[in-house]
Amino acid sequence: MSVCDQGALHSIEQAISALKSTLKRQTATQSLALSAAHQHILARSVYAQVDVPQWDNSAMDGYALRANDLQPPVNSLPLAGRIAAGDKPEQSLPAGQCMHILTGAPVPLGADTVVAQENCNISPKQIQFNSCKAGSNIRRRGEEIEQGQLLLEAGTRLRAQEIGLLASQGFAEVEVYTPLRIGLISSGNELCELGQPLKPGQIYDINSHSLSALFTGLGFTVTHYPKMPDDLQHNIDSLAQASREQDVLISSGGVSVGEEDHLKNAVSALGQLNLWRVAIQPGKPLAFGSVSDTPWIGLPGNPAAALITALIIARPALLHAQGASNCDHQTLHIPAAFDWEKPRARQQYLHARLALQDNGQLHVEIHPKQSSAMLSAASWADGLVEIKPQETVEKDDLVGFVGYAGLLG
Ligand SMILES: Nc1nc2c(c(=O)[nH]1)N[C@H]1C(S)=C(S)[C@@H](COP(=O)(O)OP(=O)(O)OC[C@H]3O[C@@H](n4cnc5c(N)ncnc54)[C@H](O)[C@@H]3O)O[C@H]1N2
Ligand code: MOO
Repeated sequence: MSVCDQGALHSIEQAISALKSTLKRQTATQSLALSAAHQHILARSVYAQVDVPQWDNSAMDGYALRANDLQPPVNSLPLAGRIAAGDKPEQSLPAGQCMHILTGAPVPLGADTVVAQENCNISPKQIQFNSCKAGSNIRRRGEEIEQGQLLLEAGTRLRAQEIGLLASQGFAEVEVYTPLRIGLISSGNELCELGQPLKPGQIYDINSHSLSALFTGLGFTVTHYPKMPDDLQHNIDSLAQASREQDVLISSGGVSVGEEDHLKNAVSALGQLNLWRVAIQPGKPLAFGSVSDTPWIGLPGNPAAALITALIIARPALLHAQGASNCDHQTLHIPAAFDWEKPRARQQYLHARLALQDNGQLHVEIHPKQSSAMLSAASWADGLVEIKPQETVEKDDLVGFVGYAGLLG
């Protein structure tokens, strides 16, 4: 039986793995200003240029001293001066004295302790210490990062924290993989562009916009193509043109079994269909293959099915093709606030939300409307509950929960 026969439903894992093989890994790289590199994937590992911190410095506003100088009954020291952040790290602490020091300022040579000013009685020339813990409140040179160490590995996605880490090393530019160009095409005679009045029988095109937001947010370069009417030749012409201009084509709609679902035939005419129909609900009719040499992913038309298959199946494969080393979503195991009594043949993805129980523990609720045609439940949700094929759930059982924050970020 061929992979595209009606009978075969592929597992989600098979679909992701086959889609990874269909998508070519990006090899092109570019040097980007750090300010433009958010969500890009590092093309080369980056090593630390400098120690962080570069010198011992104070973690508190307070007074630097030698702990040994405070031997009972001595509990105060004369004040020798003041050091602020930005001062040169070359001052020395005179014997038997203390210096006022501000957070981030270099610890003067000889000092081994900083006492926070809240623990001091302060007068202009003499500081009395109410407590002192030897060695405290000093951030040591290189304690976070040592020059030469691996800072970030090739394949890392640059989130806000990685951008900050690169900034801590003074990198103004980074080498990243050039974002894959994704061409988005919606299919269906019924679709109407936003801003136009709806004619009888028309609905607004949702998927172009939800998918564009999703893939742009993941760092890809997205281009919208005009909608494809339900006509084989039109589908062939649109796909052929888009395939010459993009690295990956993603369509929505037209992949089911209806006589107006022409996309699979159009793809077969131009290239090949690699896989059709996955054991996922919503989203069973998902298909992919290639148009000439350009990979094509055919998401189902129902808006929640398009979004969920894009997140669960297309996302990991596309991030892998983009060069990312960590592409899998994280599944948490949280007690269910619901029963799922009827086992299903397909793996379920249910719009879900975390909530606090009366005992203060988290549990996960599902929305009462899970239709693949409805997006409001996805907007209500902060993630998806994952239920394996043939599984049932009783209230308080642990169920898989995949947060939108991890999927979209
Ligand atoms: N006889 C069968 N019929 C259907 C099956 C099946 O197995 N046998 N599968 C159903 C499932 S499951 C899904 S999901 C849908 C997917 O069908 P298509 O991918 O062919 O999508 P369309 O038929 O073109 O559209 C489905 C639905 O979604 C609306 N739509 C499409 N594109 C958009 C868009 N860009 N924005 C907003 N809404 C869109 C469209 O109007 C339809 O209502 O097939 C089932 N049928
Ligand atoms: O896959 Mo469909 O999304 O179940 O309606």
